[in-house]
Amino acid sequence: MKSLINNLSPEVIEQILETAFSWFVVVDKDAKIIYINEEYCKFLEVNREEVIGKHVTEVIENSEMHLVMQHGVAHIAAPHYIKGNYMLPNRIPIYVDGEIVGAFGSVMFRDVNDWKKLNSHVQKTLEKIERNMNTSMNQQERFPNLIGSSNAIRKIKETISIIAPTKLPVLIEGEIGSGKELCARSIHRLSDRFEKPFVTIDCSSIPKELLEIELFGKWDGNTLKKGRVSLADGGTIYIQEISELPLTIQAKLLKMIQDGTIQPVETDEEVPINTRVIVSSNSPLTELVKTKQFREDLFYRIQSITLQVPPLRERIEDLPELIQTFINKFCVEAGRRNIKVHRKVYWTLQNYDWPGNVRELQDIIEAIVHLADGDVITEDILPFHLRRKSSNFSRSNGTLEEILNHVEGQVIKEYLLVEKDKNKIAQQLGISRSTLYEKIKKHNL
Ligand SMILES: Nc1ncnc2c1ncn2[C@@H]1O[C@H](COP(=O)(O)OP(=O)(O)OP(=O)(O)O)[C@@H](O)[C@H]1O
Repeated sequence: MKSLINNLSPEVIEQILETAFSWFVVVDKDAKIIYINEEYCKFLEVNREEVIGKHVTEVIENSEMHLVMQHGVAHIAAPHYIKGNYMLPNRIPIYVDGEIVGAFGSVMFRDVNDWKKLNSHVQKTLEKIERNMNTSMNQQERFPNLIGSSNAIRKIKETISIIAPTKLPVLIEGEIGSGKELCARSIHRLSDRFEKPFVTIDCSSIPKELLEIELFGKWDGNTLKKGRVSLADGGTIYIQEISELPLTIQAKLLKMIQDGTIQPVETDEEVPINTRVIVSSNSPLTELVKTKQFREDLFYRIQSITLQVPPLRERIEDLPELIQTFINKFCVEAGRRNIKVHRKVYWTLQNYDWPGNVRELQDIIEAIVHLADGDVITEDILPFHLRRKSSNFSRSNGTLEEILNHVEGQVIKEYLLVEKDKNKIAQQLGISRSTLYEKIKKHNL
């Protein structure tokens, strides 16, 4: 077979030898230098023409190239003390027809700092890989702040784990206080951008005429006043209430996502940017697209990954875990002993419809942790509107049998929320375990 080296012209070969390794030297069978690259000569402070033909040990302090040929054994990453420092060369014997005809040496790490840099780079890369790929990490470890084990929250956590390492834009929809920002922060934390800034902007709280400058910056005389997108360069920008973004600015955002450039106000110059975009909306964007209040092209660009964060009332099974987490947190903050929650309080909280979602729950728990004077939180310290709303078990219409059936389902559901042990529940309700199972099945619980 024709040797592949014939595919390379002498110019190409020379360029490779000059640049492929940091430093490079070739010796013949007598350990005389036949090739050395310019960079190596610069380090050695020698003239290339003058060293060709010299014994390698005369030119390179502490060189062991001649030993490689004597023993026919390669030296891989063997520390070499030279000019007051350690470099890390490879020395490889060259065989032709089974005979050693010379050797070449290449230096990948020129001094200890080079190794250290690479070492810390390798460590960081490994950390990142572990962060993103470590499947042994369970959901609780990956999402220490995003509480909930309902199917909906599990699915969201799964999706976040998959999409976090990408640069794809993400749309997060959900009611106020449902946890959209928390999801956005989790995406950032689990991405390889985690060490870079996570910057937020709430389009509903900034006057429309200032939004463009806030987002993309502005040339002011000779200086560029950076916008939040630039402050998040390398990281993530979280744009809340995207529906409030005027159509003209939506066009600029689309350009940024598509082309990776932004155009600050008062200039035609386009600035490259590497910021991941996550947007949120409290109401479905599809409706706004239909009424032309939201650009269709931007919508299609951001909706390919959409996280739907369900309202708390639709994942009420997460309530006990959330309540316990908030109680622990606020008891620590208030410097008081952990307190328990009376069963009736659970019932009341479970029957409330939570228009303010997890934020409302969190605020209520914070208040009651401060208000409770005993070791148990009882119903009387709950806000009045909550007690009133939740006290209505019955339906306004239906037969007595239907109403009783409904109440039966509610009662069992509430017991199941706070007690895992079915024997205990059956005991407390004064029914057999099998009857309890029948009723659980009947009410689809
Ligand atoms: N699943 C959750 N686990 C723990 N805390 C949560 C959860 N969801 C929301 N919270 C807490 O509730 C509060 C509101 O959450 P967040 O700001 O993420 O909601 P949001 O949907 O972005 O709200 P808004 O639409 O009002 O901006 C925060 O303090 C957050 O920490």
